[in-house]
Amino acid sequence: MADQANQANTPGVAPDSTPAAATATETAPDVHQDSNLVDNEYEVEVKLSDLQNDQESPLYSVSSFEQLGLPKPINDGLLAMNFKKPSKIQERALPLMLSNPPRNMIAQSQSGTGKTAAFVLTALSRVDLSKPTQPQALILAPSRELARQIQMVVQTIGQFCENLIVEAAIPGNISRTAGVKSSVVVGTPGTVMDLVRRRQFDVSQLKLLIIDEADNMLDQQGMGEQCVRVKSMLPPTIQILLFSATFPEKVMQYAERYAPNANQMKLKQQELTVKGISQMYMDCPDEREKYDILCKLYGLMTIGSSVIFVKTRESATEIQRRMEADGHKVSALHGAYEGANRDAVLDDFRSGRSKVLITTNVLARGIDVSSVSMVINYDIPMKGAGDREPDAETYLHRIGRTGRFGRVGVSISFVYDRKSFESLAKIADYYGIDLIQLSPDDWDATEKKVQDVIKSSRAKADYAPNVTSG
Ligand SMILES: Nc1ncnc2c1ncn2[C@@H]1O[C@H](COP(=O)(O)OP(=O)(O)OP(=O)(O)O)[C@@H](O)[C@H]1O
Repeated sequence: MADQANQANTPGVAPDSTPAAATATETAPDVHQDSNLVDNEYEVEVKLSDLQNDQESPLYSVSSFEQLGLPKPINDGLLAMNFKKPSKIQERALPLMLSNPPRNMIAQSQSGTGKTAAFVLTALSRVDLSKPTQPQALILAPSRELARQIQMVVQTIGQFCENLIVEAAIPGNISRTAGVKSSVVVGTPGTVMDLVRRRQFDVSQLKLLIIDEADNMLDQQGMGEQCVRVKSMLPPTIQILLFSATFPEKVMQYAERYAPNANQMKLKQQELTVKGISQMYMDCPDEREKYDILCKLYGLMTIGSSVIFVKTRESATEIQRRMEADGHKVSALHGAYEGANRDAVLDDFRSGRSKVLITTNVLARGIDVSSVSMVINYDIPMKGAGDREPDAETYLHRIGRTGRFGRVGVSISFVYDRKSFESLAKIADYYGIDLIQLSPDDWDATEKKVQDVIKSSRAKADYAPNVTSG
């Protein structure tokens, strides 16, 4: 029902508009690239400093990392990563998180704006490395991939912190006979709970509990119960830090009880979208044609790295099979794969050995691969029984896999019937964004719209008329 998408005046849819020595198999995330100059496929170089001087940008700050008074080895780690200036969340949240007596924190900041470094710097500042094998900071994340990625960030920023040991408490990583012997532990809640119950993980000296993607983690429909149980096993005085790009009101109330008396940094609904991401939608005639349109898109353009989000594991596998049969080189990752396999697929994608990743919501949050210039919502994210309502949070996290730390990127959401179209329109309305329409009947125009963004510099990052943050 392409016509529906063409009807004018629909709100939001404008007609055109392991221990510290990382194991050898682990690939470092994209954290230590030259952060000041960004290369994309077309070698357009743009200075990050322009954005960091723009008060409207979430990357804006008035101070330097030195002014934040971090210990020298940590500052040396930041220098090695070429982090020149803190982003807004880093500059504002760090002094609050590091002050004494320690206070809880609930912190919200747009995708790709450096929340990980903000909480990692806090963890590194608080651990006492004269007791390197005594767990002192616990970081929880919703997926093994995100836990591994955070582990690598701790190791990279902490590379000059003598004796630092960082372990990942994820399925299959810590044997039943070994204990957790590290200063910082990064894990998924189920595995952490098992390790504590089996007395492999001594939590008695933990000073800090950090929950990344906290709205998702505390959601009672998801891992909420596990997170409550983990907290009940920890010292009652522990400092709790909750981070996410999204905190829907319902979960926020819950978060405030989980982390009592917390300092808070919140964003308004219309500040949540990242300006550098041009949000588009593809008006498909019917569901069957979505696949051909996807292949056409890939056949036409050189895109760099991209992620295709689908609803089910089965459709991820099926699209992978068909795209491969049609001569495209793609990878797929979802929860049905066993751990080591998942690690290898993501490592290949990070290193650029594979350029197209088909996945489910398992990778919607947190994954940081700076070369991703396009995200496809092959299926619009939905939630609730019978997929009755659009999932605006997941939409935001999915598209946030591109446009990281001031880079530009494109998201294309596929719609094909009234339900998918109205769901996308509701999401656009919720965030106050105008989506740019793409048509499968005019591939020249489609190609131009996408390429104009991917090739554009940061200066043109407001190609999509997104609402700016205040
Ligand atoms: N101060 C800085 N200067 C330069 N680059 C930075 C800085 N802080 C973070 N980065 C880089 O920005 C990228 C995005 O950071 P990060 O993954 O922490 O985002 P995030 O806010 O956690 O996003 P998400 O909500 O998607 O999880 C990373 O590649 C990180 O290395």
